[in-house]
Amino acid sequence: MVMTVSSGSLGQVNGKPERSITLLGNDCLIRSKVSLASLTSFRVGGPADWYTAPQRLDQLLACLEWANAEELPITLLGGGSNLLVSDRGLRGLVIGTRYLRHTHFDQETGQLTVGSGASLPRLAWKAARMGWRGLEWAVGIPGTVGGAIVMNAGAHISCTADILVNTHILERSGTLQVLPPEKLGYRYRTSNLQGSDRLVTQATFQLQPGYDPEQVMAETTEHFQQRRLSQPYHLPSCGSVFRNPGPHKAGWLIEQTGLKGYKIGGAQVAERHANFILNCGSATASDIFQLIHHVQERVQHQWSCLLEPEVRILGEHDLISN
Ligand SMILES: Cc1cc2nc3c(=O)[nH]c(=O)nc-3n(C[C@H](O)[C@H](O)[C@H](O)COP(=O)(O)OP(=O)(O)OC[C@H]3O[C@@H](n4cnc5c(N)ncnc54)[C@H](O)[C@@H]3O)c2cc1C
Ligand SMILES: NC(=O)C1=CN([C@@H]2O[C@H](COP(=O)(O)OP(=O)(O)OC[C@H]3O[C@@H](n4cnc5c(N)ncnc54)[C@H](OP(=O)(O)O)[C@@H]3O)[C@@H](O)[C@H]2O)C=CC1
Ligand SMILES: C=C(O[C@H]1[C@H](O)[C@@H](CO)O[C@H](OP(=O)(O)OP(=O)(O)OC[C@H]2O[C@@H](n3ccc(=O)[nH]c3=O)[C@H](O)[C@@H]2O)[C@@H]1NC(C)=O)C(=O)O
Repeated sequence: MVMTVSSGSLGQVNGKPERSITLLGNDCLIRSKVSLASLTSFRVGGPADWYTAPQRLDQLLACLEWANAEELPITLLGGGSNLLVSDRGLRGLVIGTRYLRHTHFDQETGQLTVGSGASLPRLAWKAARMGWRGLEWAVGIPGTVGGAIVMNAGAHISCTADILVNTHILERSGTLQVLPPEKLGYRYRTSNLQGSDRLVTQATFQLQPGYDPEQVMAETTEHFQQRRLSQPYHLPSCGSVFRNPGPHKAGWLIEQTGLKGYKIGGAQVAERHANFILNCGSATASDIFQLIHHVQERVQHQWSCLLEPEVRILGEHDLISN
């Protein structure tokens, strides 16, 4: 049984008092009305009713127990680099996983074991500097290891599932399971963890140590430079908005539909890459949501092809008809 204390008002958000709860014995702070815009790469979205970012497993378990006792829905947030959060925010408890960090490179086995909050691009650079192969493709993919496992993040014909040995999954009930990739329903940019309450706490990857660090750094840097040339990194985005449908690429279809540069409010289809939507500074989540639908409609009309969003769309969004 977790004991809770309310520490009272922390200030005002949208005219409503912000509150915090500390789970005694675990030193875990749960805050109310926390803005999610600064926690996502699109830089849009309203507040979470409740937000916490535990650093340890016992704190995580205590948060889950609290959410269960309060019968709250939970949302899992890694680096927030593939999320479109509603302007109205999210109900229930948002659990940020980015402080669940630990890293161990095992020289004997070539295995890398990391907490789910570790930064994927940071690990990729570190592995390259050590002369370990296996993560050269992951530079330039923002976000955490947990997000990459759920999304099956990838680039340059490699993906997370290719190197995953196993992952630790925590159920809402508190049950912890160690699962191999075969149990995660991996396909192109998806897994059966998407949209579930199952939380990735840790992962082990198989890499190949013992290569010339200069060589691995050179290949890693080349991947990074290629991305910088073809993708816009200068403004907030979520990376590719749509999965590639095949046989055509989403970016090609959107460009051929004449939508490059098309704008709704502060959201714009990028000139450099048509499968990126940019927040030009003043976009709301609603602007981005309307633009996603506009692109889908126009591409469907011209090519009879429904583009499926890769970005995870969270919370309530209304379609404004024009
Ligand atoms: C500039 C840019 C470039 C990008 N390039 C690429 C690319 O080349 N290839 C690519 O695949 N993606 C790319 N992306 C998208 C994004 O970086 C990846 O999908 C990334 O792996 C998401 O990780 P995250 O930690 O930010 O996850 P989030 O966006 O926080 O979450 C994504 C999903 O995972 C869930 N989740 C997150 N952490 C956990 C956890 N610990 N346990 C359970 N569920 C969890 C969330 O609930 C959500 O459903 C790009 C994004 C940007 C902004
Ligand atoms: N447009 C958008 O919406 C967003 C774009 N991005 C972009 O996505 C990419 C990933 O972002 P982020 O997650 O911040 O990670 P970064 O790739 O920017 O950096 C992560 C860490 O990797 C190490 N590193 C980076 N470059 C090198 C290098 N050339 N040589 C050696 N080590 C290096 C550094 O670690 P250390 O400090 O330990 O040396 C760095 O702190 C970046 O290009 C970023 O600009 C990120 C978020 C949002
Ligand atoms: C950025 C992401 O992943 C990226 C990943 O970084 C890169 C590099 O490996 O390959 C995928 O992009 P992509 O398929 O658009 O790759 P690109 O090489 O940029 O483009 C593919 C083709 O589309 C054409 N293209 C692209 C953009 C554009 O505006 N117009 C256009 O015609 C290109 O000329 C090329 O012939 C991933 N996207 C998807 C949806 O699979 C992400 O998932 O968020």
